[in-house]
Amino acid sequence: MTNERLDQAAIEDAVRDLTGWALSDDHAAITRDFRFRNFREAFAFMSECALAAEKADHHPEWSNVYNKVHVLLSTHSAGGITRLDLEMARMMNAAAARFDV
Ligand SMILES: C[C@H](O)[C@H](O)[C@H]1CNC2=NC(N)=NC(=O)C2=N1
Repeated sequence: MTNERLDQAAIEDAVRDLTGWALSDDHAAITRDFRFRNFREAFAFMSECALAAEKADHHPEWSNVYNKVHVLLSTHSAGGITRLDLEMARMMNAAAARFDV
C-alpha cells in the first residue's frame, strides 16, 4: 500500500536517493530547503507543486520566505512517512530542477 508507514530502513534507503532531503529530528517526516533565484520562481514552484499535491490529495507542510521554500512531508493519517511522501519529494525535486535548483 502507498499509505502505510515505511520502516526506518526503507526510509533511510529512500532518503539517501532523494537529493537534498533529510529525515526530520523526530524521524516522522522528511524535509528539504529549496532556494530559488527570486520570489517569482519560488512562488511558481509552489504553485506547480500545489496543483500536483491537490491532484494527489497529499499536501505538503511548507513555508516561504522570499526565494526560499522550506518543505516538510509526512502522511498525517499514517502518523509518519509513507510512499506518498517519497513520491511527493521526487515530484518536488523534478519541479525544482526546472528552475535549475
Ligand atoms: C480527506 C483527505 O483525503 C485527507 O485528509 C488527506 C489530505 N491530504 C493529506 N496530506 C498529507 N500530507 N497527509 C494526509 O494524511 C492527508 N490526508
